Amino acid sequence: MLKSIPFDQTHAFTLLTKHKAELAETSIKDLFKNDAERFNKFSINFEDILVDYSKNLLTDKTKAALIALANECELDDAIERMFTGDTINKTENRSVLHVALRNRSNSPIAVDGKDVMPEVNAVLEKMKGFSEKVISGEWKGYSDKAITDVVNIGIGGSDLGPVMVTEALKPYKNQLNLHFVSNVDGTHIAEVFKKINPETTLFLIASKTFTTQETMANAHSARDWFLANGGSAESVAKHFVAVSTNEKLVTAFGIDANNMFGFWDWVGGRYSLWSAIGLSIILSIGFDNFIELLEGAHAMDKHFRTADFNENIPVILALLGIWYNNFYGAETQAILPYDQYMHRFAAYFQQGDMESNGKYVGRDGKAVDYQTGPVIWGEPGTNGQHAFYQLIHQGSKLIPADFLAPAVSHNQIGNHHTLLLSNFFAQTEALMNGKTLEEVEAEFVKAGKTQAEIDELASFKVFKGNRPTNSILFKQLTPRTLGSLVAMYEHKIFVQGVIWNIFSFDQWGVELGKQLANQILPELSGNEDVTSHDSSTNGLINAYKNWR
Ligand SMILES: O=P(O)(O)OC[C@H]1O[C@@](O)(CO)[C@@H](O)[C@@H]1O
Repeated sequence: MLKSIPFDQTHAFTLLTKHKAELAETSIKDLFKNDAERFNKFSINFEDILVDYSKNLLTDKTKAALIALANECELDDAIERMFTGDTINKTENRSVLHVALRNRSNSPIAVDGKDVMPEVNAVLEKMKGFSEKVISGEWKGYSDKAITDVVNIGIGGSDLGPVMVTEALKPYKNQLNLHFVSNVDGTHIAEVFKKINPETTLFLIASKTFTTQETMANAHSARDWFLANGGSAESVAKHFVAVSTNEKLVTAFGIDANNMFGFWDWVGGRYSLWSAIGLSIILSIGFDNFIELLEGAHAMDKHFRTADFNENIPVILALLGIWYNNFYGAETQAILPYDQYMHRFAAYFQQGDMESNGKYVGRDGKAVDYQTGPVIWGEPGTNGQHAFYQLIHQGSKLIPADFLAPAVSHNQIGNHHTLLLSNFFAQTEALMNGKTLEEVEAEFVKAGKTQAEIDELASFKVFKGNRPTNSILFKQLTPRTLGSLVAMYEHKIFVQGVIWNIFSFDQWGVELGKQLANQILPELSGNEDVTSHDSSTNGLINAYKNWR
């Protein structure tokens, strides 16, 4: 039975609470002053990735107590249960096996006593054959022309992963133009229609359930557009394929089962980019690069499953997140990639993290009385520096932040990359060291300012510092490195869910809004006033009906 001790009643929690008080008068800056080996002690090398967690409010004692917390929550047992196909997604009675999708060792992984690897490999082979035909031009549209544009229609995990990866790996893309439609707002698909030719366009309808309102609305509109612009019912098979677990609804939509790429209930939507949901990724960067992505994730899986917690990257990142979230009151976590290709990386983990751990009910079915999942946010550097770094540096909130950067850019233009990296290195140093009043005053004096000016302005230019960050430096953003980075965060999320004693792999919280939307939808037709809701909802609906 999975551990269900509320984590704030563990012995380690008590230790950490006491230890935080001991640390109150210590700054990160002091910790560096007192230990010349701090960087080496609190950083981990993994292949071409360096994870430096030394700029944290952390001592050996903190780390030991955090690891003790993980052990008291039986993390090792939980990890093994995931990797061996236990139904850890209890409320949906499912295994959680995105690790099987990238299990490049091909060692057996059983669900209900059956090794899933043959099916996983069969889908990979099917995607390989299909993608090679499309990319080579062998696959023809109804007017016997090669495909030039691919439109992925999906939302949430059926969109965010493909978007993030195809953007991050743009240097590896081929000649195909990729488009992503997710929002039910007609604008989203209308703007894509303006760019594509029905003769040479392939639509991927990506939906685990094949019931999601937005995706089905967009899929039907795409088919209507196709039929209204030269396509025929007979040629739908040449221009529409499906990625789903639901063959019955796929064929009911009119897509040939041979043109369906399947996956399984033990693949969570927000963990599905490694599955057939990654077909748009394969069409964009080719099958071999997709395999490299899987290989990178698999390497991180092996690290996560076998490395001692003291040197285990996802475990360390997870525990640091808990340290700030539950002991320092930090409510958010910033992900700040200093790489423009990673501009959708934080957005991807908004679903990955917040849909996994944004829960207040524990595994025992009772509300927990501590903080769980953080708000995830972030933008690429250096843009964030001109948008929200004021708050990170001088705001009243603690913002734990992960800074990521490649040592080598795919685009060697002038000195841009050294400019970028100078900012990457400077920001974490500035957040840690800050700037004291004495330092500010010295600058004022050097600039010839009067004492009156110093008295008036100096305090506004003080930086308290002592703001924690992780720095994740990697050699270059390759498919393998990206795979490892994504898996690293997936496992961080898993570890935090175990310690918070919540179920990280269902998403009941997305249902109520959908339910009410379906109730309101019929009320939006006709002109009569709506009175069935509260005065605000009635007022808004009636104003809409009056204006439209
Ligand atoms: O892939 P599908 O079944 O269309 O679901 C899309 C998304 O909708 C959800 O909000 C669940 O309803 C996400 O968990 C999921 O990734």
